[in-house]
Amino acid sequence: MRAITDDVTTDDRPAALRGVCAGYRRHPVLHDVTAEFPAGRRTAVVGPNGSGKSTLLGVLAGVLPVLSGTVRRPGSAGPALVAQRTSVSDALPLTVRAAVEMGRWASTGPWRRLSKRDREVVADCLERLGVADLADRSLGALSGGQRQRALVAQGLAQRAGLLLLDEPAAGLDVAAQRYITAALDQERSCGTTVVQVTHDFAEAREADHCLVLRDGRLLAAGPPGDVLTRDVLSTVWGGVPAF
Ligand SMILES: Nc1ncnc2c1ncn2[C@@H]1O[C@H](COP(=O)(O)OP(=O)(O)OP(=O)(O)O)[C@@H](O)[C@H]1O
Repeated sequence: MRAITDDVTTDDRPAALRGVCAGYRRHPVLHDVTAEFPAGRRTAVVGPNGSGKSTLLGVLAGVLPVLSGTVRRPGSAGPALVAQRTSVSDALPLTVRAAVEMGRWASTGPWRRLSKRDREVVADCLERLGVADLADRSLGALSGGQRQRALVAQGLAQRAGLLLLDEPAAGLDVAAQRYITAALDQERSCGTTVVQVTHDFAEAREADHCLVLRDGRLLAAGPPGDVLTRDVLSTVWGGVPAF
């Protein structure tokens, strides 16, 4: 897949999509999506399976080209994208430390020798996600939850102004979820714009801003308390139990 260059603007305004249509070969997924991602805040993207959440994240990350519309990203550095752990092969011959060090490539360039500062950033990210003691283990040999924490550590190591995460806490135990929530809160308090896809309404309610997707269209956007109403939940998910 090619990175988008021609239809992207980067400046200091919040990340945004304007009239974006995007998808895969002969399979349009996002239809005329216009949305903003408030700077220095956490945005939750929710919606049923197949509604286009990961596609939206891919467009924002620049790994998926738009068919029409524009993407605006803040700053000149690229965003950090933390994919779902299932998208990483078990056979990848990488230690946890090497995987997190790759996060520094965004600023050093690939295969460059890491500076002392880079190594400090890597050590800090391993520590914050509670995977420092796993640093010399192979990424493919970790449990799903351990691997997910390592991938989030890799995302943090990029020190990007825009951090995108696809279901970072899905299927994790409470301790692993807390590591991730604490790390994301810390990022937000440092001014990072965080965008996370989630199926967890409680997690979405903790965000500052929420987007609801249905069938590739933006159905609602705003503060989670205003957006995740009973009406929206029953329209989108066909009536979910009270929570
Ligand atoms: N690589 C791909 N090639 C072709 N179609 C794809 C590809 N990835 C996703 N799709 C299709 O795009 C649509 C939206 O998928 P997407 O993964 O964005 O949804 P999602 O909301 O993230 O779903 P989920 O909650 O199940 O993760 C689906 O119909 C899916 O089958």
